[in-house]
Amino acid sequence: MQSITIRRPDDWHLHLRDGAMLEGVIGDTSRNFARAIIMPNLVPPVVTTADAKAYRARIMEALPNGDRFEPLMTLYLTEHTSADDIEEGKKSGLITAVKLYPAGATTNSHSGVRDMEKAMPMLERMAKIGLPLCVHGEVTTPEVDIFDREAVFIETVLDPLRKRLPELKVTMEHVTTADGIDYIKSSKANLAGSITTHHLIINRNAILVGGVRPHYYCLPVAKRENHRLALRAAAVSGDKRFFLGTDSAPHIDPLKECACGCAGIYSSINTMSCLAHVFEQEGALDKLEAFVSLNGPAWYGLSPNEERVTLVKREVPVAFPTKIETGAGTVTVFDPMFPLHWDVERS
Ligand SMILES: NC(=O)N[C@@H](CC(=O)O)C(=O)O
Ligand SMILES: [Zn+2]
Ligand SMILES: [Zn+2]
Repeated sequence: MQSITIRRPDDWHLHLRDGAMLEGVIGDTSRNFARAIIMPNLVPPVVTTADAKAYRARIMEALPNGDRFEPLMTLYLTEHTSADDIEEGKKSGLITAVKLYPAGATTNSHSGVRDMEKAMPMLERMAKIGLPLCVHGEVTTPEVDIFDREAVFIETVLDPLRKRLPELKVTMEHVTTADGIDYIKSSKANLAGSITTHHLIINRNAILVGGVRPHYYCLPVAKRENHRLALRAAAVSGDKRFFLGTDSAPHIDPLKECACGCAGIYSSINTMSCLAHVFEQEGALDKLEAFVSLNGPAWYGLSPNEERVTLVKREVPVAFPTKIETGAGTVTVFDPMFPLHWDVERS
């Protein structure tokens, strides 16, 4: 039987939500990952260090008994965020990164930044104290086509920002285009990118061919096949600037299956099986550990996990549920559209 043992992975971009949803999904992450960067786009968002502290406590409370998991907290950047509070958060060890949502770009982003100029004092402080900025890299300009919003963001927002503040460490989250990959590769320092599991597997056909499939809709939206191939090449390359951020983003089915469905794909439960499949397809199983367990901690200045996990390839496909039941409602699980033979061995 084929198997591979790697350091325990981390997830560098995760939505856990709150309350009953948090309780319903956290076990899928804590079973598979040692740490995760927790997105702050709650309603209301996690804006202050005090908010993050309270949210962290709720996460720890919801953790299944016996699971060891470390939530790495982020702050949601607003135009009114206090630079002193950001610095306090970093000094206390609570805050791992600050998250920039251009206002209106994605789920719960209306309190985000409209005018980058207003965020400059906070960004300057972050550059000074070495705190990374995580970005949802899409413009929200109505004239810009949704498939071009990442490329236009790089050109009109990210590159000017990095030229103005080269010392700021920036994580381009959920990169979905060849443009994003090329931009990261062209940088000499202080830029890295996370890639989701689903963007390595689907292109935009999954959403639109043969009928609208809301469970493949997320933001940034999946692009053309050439972009998916560029993401795959980057993920399996071993290049230290690329690492996993699942962007697992649960929404209950009624909020996905309706006239104006929410963006987000839930993949925490089967991500590792999907990724082993992708890396095997690419003949790069030996690079899986770099992508899921080494490059992320190196970028965030943390040690890789000491614990190991073994993935085994089973004869019979592993049965994952198509939906999970949470106290908040039913959530559909990401369907990679191929059988999953790789399984995480449970000790
Ligand atoms: N990725 C998504 O499609 N949705 C995320 C927000 C985000 O990461 O942009 C969510 O919070 O639901
Ligand atoms: Zn996002
Ligand atoms: Zn996200």
